[in-house]
Amino acid sequence: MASAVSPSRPGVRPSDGPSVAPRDAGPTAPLASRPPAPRAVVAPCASPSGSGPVAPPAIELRGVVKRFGANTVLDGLDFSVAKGDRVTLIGPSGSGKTTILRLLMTLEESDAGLILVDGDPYTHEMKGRRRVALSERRRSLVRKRVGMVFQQFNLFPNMTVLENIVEAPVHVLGISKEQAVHRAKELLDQVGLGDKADARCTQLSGGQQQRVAIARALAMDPEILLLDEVTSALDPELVADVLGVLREVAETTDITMLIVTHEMQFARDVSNRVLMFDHGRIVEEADPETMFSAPREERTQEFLKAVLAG
Ligand SMILES: Nc1ncnc2c1ncn2[C@@H]1O[C@H](COP(=O)(O)OP(=O)(O)OP(=O)(O)O)[C@@H](O)[C@H]1O
Repeated sequence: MASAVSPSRPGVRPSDGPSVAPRDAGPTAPLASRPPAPRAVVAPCASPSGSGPVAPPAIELRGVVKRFGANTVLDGLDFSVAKGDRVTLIGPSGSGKTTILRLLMTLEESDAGLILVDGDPYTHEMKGRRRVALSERRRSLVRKRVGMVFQQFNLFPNMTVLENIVEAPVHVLGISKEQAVHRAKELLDQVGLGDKADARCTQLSGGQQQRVAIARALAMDPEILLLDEVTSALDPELVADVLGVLREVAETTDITMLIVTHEMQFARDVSNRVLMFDHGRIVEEADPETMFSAPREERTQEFLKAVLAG
């Protein structure tokens, strides 16, 4: 499996064998040690002969700068996520994790640097030494490859569950209504809501609404799925169902996932890489076993201790 991060930031590779109980329980002892999440894909690397072109990462940030007024949140951030990888961003509040997802959702615009998806420019490209914004048409073509699930579901309250799911495939991807409905019903079964197709979203619990939002994102057949604190708005008893659905998606598809979560057990179960952020910088990166059982950096140790104590 290729590293989730650029070659200039080599990290510890995930263990392929069964996970073992950590010798040093460290700050993360409450997290159960489970085998690494099964991987459905072969990392795209060099051709079998070793001489062919190397496939580009699913996501690449090159020197990305993001400021809010005088507050520079990201100051030349570089990292990449290989195809099929599941990468979780952890770190204290305000460290810039959501800003990264919002840039990838095109809800925010970077001030400098480039974002590439599958090697293609995402919002800007370089023309000589000038950074030029892509046309709306070119943006929307690349943008379709990226799906997202938000903390606040963002469903259309006046539509039924089924209508919420088929809307974008029909109007954005242009697939037939019949096909979209068929796929939506499959996805509703998958997220355990096969009997809710005709319900209004407002009649559902928060956990059910979030599962509809997951089905809606999957209906767009994304190559990349961004998950932004998807359980933060849920009552504790509803969290497990939503995480269970996402675990299944991780186990049964090869979708690249970039996850921001405060659910450390979920991060441990689903990710194959974890990046610890502080002040918009990656302070540590590792496979989940290492990150949660034996983090190297003092900043990570402090953060995990505080999170797990809370
Ligand atoms: N729209 C905005 N306007 C002004 N400042 C913003 C805006 N969005 C984010 N920020 C600032 O950017 C910084 C990073 O915020 P961000 O939400 O990315 O952090 P985070 O690591 O995701 O935090 P949390 O875990 O609390 O969600 C913070 O200082 C925040 O106040």
